[in-house]
Amino acid sequence: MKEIKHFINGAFVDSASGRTFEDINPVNGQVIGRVHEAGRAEVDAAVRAARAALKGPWGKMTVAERAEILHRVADGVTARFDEFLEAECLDTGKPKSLASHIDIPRGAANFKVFADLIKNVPTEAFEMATPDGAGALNYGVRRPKGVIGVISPWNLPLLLMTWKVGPALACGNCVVVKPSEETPLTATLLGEVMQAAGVPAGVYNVVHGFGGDSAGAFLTEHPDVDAYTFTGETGTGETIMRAAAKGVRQVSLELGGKNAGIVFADCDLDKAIEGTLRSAFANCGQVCLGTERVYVERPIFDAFVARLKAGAEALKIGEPNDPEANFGPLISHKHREKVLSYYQQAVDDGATVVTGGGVPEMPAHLAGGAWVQPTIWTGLTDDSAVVTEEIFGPCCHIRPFDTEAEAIELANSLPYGLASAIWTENASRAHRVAGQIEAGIVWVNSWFLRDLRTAFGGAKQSGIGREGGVHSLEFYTELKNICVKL
Ligand SMILES: NC(=O)c1ccc[n+]([C@@H]2O[C@H](COP(=O)([O-])OP(=O)(O)OC[C@H]3O[C@@H](n4cnc5c(N)ncnc54)[C@H](O)[C@@H]3O)[C@@H](O)[C@H]2O)c1
Ligand SMILES: O=C/C=C/C=C(\O)C(=O)O
Repeated sequence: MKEIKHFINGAFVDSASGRTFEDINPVNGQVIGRVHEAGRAEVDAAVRAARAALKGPWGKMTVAERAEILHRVADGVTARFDEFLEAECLDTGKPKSLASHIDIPRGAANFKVFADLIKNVPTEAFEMATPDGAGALNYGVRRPKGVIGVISPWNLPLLLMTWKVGPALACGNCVVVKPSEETPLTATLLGEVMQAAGVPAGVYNVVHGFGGDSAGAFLTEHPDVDAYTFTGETGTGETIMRAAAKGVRQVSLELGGKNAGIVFADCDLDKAIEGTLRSAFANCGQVCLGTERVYVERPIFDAFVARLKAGAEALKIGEPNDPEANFGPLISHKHREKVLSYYQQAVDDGATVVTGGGVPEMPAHLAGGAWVQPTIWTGLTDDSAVVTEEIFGPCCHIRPFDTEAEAIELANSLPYGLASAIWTENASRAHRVAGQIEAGIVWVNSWFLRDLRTAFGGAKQSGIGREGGVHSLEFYTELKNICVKL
């Protein structure tokens, strides 16, 4: 049985309390390992180690030296690709075919992209006139923000954690990471890679545990953390923001969504079906950017529903090692209860269940897993909780629309504003509609197509701030203006 420890000040350590919790494999419900649960003592040790590393070797390194080390971290992830893949799939149950294309390569890319970026950012300068005619010169310098608390979710564990740790370290900060209690493995493995790459002790720390009244809360309440970057549910974001208010600490929040897909009759239907299938069902629907509301222009509504149904029914449910499988389990039985409660709610609200709606029959060795069927509904009213609340499962509701204005209004009707996907071959319409969608990210004729230099984040209740490219620098550095009177 694996024992999963904290990584503090360059060493793997137990919890002083001896408290542990189980890491469960969602494929079969079996225990993968025992995870040490951090108390305030371990969180405090991690924060102190981070502060010391900031004042010590990491803070004194040149940008070029830091960037070189981060490249070695990326290479270290790639060199141990199979171990990261195994660990990520054990924790999440997701198909290896998916994690080997998305999670693990992005885990490496998140270090490379920001290591390169940091070497190439210009600083701003303003010359100004002064009454004595001599003038003055203003210029900006960026300094690390300090010790960053990183709190990450379970759906894309390595990808989402490194998406924050990569730029934070590139900018010269030190981090204390609190990965999701559901997925402790890859953050821990990354500690070994950091060490081998020459990242000084204390720069990257990992504390394990839960959210409220556990490692998550202890980290957000710790007075010596300078800023928090969080990805997770909107409600948790509110709690973290409240904790960060004490001491006026900055937050970057990437939160939930209830994303709309808008499919116009002039779309390329093959592409729209393929993209909507991915956006609704990839990672068993557990992607913050996923589409749970699909609005389809009436002339193609029936054809679209029939083809999406066929696509959903052709998904191959299976365990990570099954090379044919492209659909895994949900993260846990607890999450399955939540998803199934919405499946029941849909029926209670009078939905037509186009496909799915329950739990699939699985072979005996997988019967203990958190499996659920990909599900499509039609016929719900716009105020059904199934249509307004984030389910975070493999499901979507499809509703017809008649005009462009109606589609935009429907897409914008909720308090969330993370992402949207528009399907049309009419270029003017694509730009016109995309410009009016209230979301941080709009894809046209694609979904989850990511250029890491672009701004990433949510509008409305889907988040605060943007990360990605130079936008990450805004959060992970303090911009100081120096004014020199000539
Ligand atoms: N916008 C984005 O980029 C993005 C990306 C991925 C996931 N998400 C969202 O994440 C959610 C799914 O992830 P989840 O269920 O792990 O989210 P969650 O909010 O339950 O947990 C996320 C992390 O926060 C910690 N946490 C929980 N309560 C806490 C507290 N009181 N104080 C400090 N930390 C606390 C958890 O332990 C975990 O590490 C969905 O809502 C999804 O939309 C958003
Ligand atoms: O589940 C949410 C996916 C988020 C993706 C990213 O943060 C990214 O691609 O950088």
